[in-house]
Amino acid sequence: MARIGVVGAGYVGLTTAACFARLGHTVVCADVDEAKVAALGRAEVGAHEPGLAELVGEGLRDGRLRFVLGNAAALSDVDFVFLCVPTPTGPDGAADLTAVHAVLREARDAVPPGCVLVIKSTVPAGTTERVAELVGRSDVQVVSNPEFLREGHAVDDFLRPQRVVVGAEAEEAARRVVALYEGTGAPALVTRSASAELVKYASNCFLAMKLSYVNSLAELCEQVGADIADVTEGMRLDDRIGASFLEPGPGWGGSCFPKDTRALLSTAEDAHVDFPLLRATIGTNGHQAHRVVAMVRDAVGPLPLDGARLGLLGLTFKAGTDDLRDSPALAVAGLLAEEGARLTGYDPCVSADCGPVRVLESPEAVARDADGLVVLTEWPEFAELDWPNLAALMTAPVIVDTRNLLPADKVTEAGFHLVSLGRPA
Ligand SMILES: NC(=O)c1ccc[n+]([C@@H]2O[C@H](COP(=O)([O-])OP(=O)(O)OC[C@H]3O[C@@H](n4cnc5c(N)ncnc54)[C@H](O)[C@@H]3O)[C@@H](O)[C@H]2O)c1
Ligand SMILES: O=c1ccn([C@@H]2O[C@H](COP(=O)(O)OP(=O)(O)O[C@H]3O[C@H](CO)[C@@H](O)[C@H](O)[C@H]3O)[C@@H](O)[C@H]2O)c(=O)[nH]1
Repeated sequence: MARIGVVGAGYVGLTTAACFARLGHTVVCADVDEAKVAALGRAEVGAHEPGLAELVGEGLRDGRLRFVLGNAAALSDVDFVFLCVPTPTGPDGAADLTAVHAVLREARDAVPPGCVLVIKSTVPAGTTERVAELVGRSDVQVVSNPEFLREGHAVDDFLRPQRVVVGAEAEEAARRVVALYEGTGAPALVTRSASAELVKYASNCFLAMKLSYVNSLAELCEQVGADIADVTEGMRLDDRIGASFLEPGPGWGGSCFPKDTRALLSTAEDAHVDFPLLRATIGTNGHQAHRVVAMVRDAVGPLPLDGARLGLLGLTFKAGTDDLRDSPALAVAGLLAEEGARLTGYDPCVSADCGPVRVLESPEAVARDADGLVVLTEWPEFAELDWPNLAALMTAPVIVDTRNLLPADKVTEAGFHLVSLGRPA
């Protein structure tokens, strides 16, 4: 079993640390956020991730996992260091590698001979090879090992991944990293580091492209009398297309797709490769929030949006997470507020007000005296609401379902005017 340092205790770093401890390794997880490190030492996990708090508690009790403030302890007396720090969008759209570079500068003088530095943060093709030169130690290898976990499924995705991808110029170092995942049973792919880095962007951008395609199809369905649910069901039956990532919505969001699509486009531009498909993928997504606002405007009309009281159901970027980063729900809220709408919202994982949205404690509180409701996140509980009761609380029972989640028959029976995406009027 190996000694592993993990730098960054966010969604990826904390999952990596807790899961490697579960797989039997000894892990030191470092972060610069003092409050976070203190809470993790008490097994208090801020993020809403099924199973993660339990694994952290187990690792702490067994002595295989500890949390430290500052990176020094994660960089000494370890065989591997996993870099799991943020790579946000920089001012020009490219990934901002400031945190990665900062950790590598610390690591350069601190890690023991034979240590493997593993870049798990999402970084542009070519980064690993370039930073290996920056580290400049012949006794230390730098390897790319992108992470594919989904928020809300982080533990499961880490312990049972569909693939482990490791990219390195030195194959022996790559094989050592692959061996760390032995307990997962996942197939491993070893490539050059630039290829591994690109697998990550290629996968996220492909999924985003699929979603933009479906969102445009939904818009087309509304114009030609087709139903997007039937169209995607027909598509799903074709193995070559695949069954997932075909649900239309208010646009794709979260901490990864928006920044990774922009970063890949920036990489392509730097490499003088025209990538119109990716530009269109991003552009189509930018259009979705405006499209939702137009649907809301039509649904509540003749009442103007200026002054309308609207209740938003769902604020996170998808169900199953408390993450609000780049949430399409908040993009829609921002545009509605610009038009003068007064917004309340309910989300099972959000309790603090978000920008223009006053967050209330229940769907009923949001429906009370509302001129319309908008479903923005596909929390399953929204499909089970007491529709007659909600209708009675509102000034007019109008609902726009941007996730096509609601049982149309029950909702309309309760007297609602229901508008869904991609459904004939
Ligand atoms: N969130 C996901 O679902 C996901 C999935 C796959 C890959 N990724 C990639 O993984 C990376 C991390 O993403 P995340 O969502 O876990 O980020 P996050 O914001 O949840 O966590 C990052 C953590 O790193 C810490 N940190 C920042 N600078 C540091 C430094 N210099 N030293 C030590 N700690 C530092 C922060 O305090 C924070 O706790 C990104 O490149 C992201 O694209 C994320
Ligand atoms: O049929 C679908 C599926 C997803 N979405 C939306 O697409 C976005 C992204 O969803 P998802 O991929 O589940 O979220 P993430 O947790 O951000 O995971 C993605 O981004 C991670 C960070 O890079 C990767 O590791 C994962 O493999 C990749 O799925 C969200 O806004 C979803 O609501 C839809 O609108 N319709």
